[in-house]
Amino acid sequence: MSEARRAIAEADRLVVKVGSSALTTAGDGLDAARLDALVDAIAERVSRETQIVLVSSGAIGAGLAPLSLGSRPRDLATQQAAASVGQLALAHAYAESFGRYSLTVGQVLLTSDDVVRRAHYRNAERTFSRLLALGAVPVVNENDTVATEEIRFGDNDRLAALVAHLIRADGLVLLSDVDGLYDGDPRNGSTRKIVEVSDESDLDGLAVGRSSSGLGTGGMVSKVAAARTAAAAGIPVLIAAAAEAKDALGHARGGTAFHAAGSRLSARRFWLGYAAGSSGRLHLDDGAVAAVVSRRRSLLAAGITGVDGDFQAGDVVDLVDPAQRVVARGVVAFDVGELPDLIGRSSHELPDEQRREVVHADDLVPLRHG
Ligand SMILES: Nc1ncnc2c1ncn2[C@@H]1O[C@H](COP(=O)(O)OP(=O)(O)O)[C@@H](O)[C@H]1O
Ligand SMILES: N[C@@H](CCC(=O)OP(=O)(O)O)C(=O)O
Repeated sequence: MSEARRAIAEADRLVVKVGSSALTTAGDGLDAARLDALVDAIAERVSRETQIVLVSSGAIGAGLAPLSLGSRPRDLATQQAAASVGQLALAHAYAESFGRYSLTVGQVLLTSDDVVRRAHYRNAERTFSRLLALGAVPVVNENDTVATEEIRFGDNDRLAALVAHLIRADGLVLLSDVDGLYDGDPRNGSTRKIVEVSDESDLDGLAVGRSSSGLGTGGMVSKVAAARTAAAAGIPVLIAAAAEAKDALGHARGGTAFHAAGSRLSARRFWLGYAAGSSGRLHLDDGAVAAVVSRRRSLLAAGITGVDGDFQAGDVVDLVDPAQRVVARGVVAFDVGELPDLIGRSSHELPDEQRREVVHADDLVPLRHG
């Protein structure tokens, strides 16, 4: 058994995410039997003293049938109406189902602001800790009814990865209608399942696509992105079929395991690299990329070739290489309006008051390419 699987099998704290396609069908809405089977697997794990936070999609899917909507609506207002009806059904179904085991659920509906803004992030962390300490199972979803297009997470895979770090989980399990990551979309004939992803090179050349059910949002693309985020932050991930939740949660069997890369990032560095919204971009030359990414140095004005966005000193910005890839993120020390006069110039050419790093090494998180 790989180290990642062992960590998940023995975890004290897990985030389990289940997708719409595993819980709902377009015609009939919520599938109570499948929800019960998932809860059975979670309850079994809780009985082994594992604390579990469940991130559940399915509000929109569960709201379709009661509103006589045939398929997943495309416009945001109807999606929100469906989510409003469906979330209630979903929460009720979980309360009933966990009630069979005398387990209490608590509903946590998050907007992106709750994790993107650092003060809110800490607040959410306190809520989860208290719920878990009281023995409840937090059931999380995006607060779809109030989220607008601009501020939506859009997919719960990313939300689950952020929550996993937020609560300092030992592992993340993403349950879907497919039993893992394949080297191509399994709908397109012969494809091979990837059993272990121990580093980024295991993902080279894979064709990862969108949802097949018409109910899911991000498809395998968002699951792989979320798995990479969690793994980069030191959290192992298992992508598996909801139908095999018992094996996945009980023994970390089946599916695709993503190994944790390195040690766990601090809350601040994780927030900076993966959770915070970006207010702009700094374009770096090759020398600056090497200094910042490989040598972990501060970013100086001399290595910046261009700037875009609308940011102020203290905001988070993306650092971009000449091929337009985001190679790092960091807190910028100047307002956007100050930078055009400084960039490309070395420190000794600058007036004293501007002779400081544009992004200090302590405020900078290098990212892996993908
Ligand atoms: N390389 C791949 N490996 C596995 N599944 C893939 C791949 N590419 C696309 N998919 C599709 O992604 C779907 C899962 O995504 P989605 O429907 O969004 O699930 P969920 O609702 O659980 O989030 C699968 O049903 C599958 O058809
Ligand atoms: N918040 C939405 C789910 C969004 C989402 O990510 O869906 P999925 O791809 O099925 O995990 C809902 O509850 O319908």
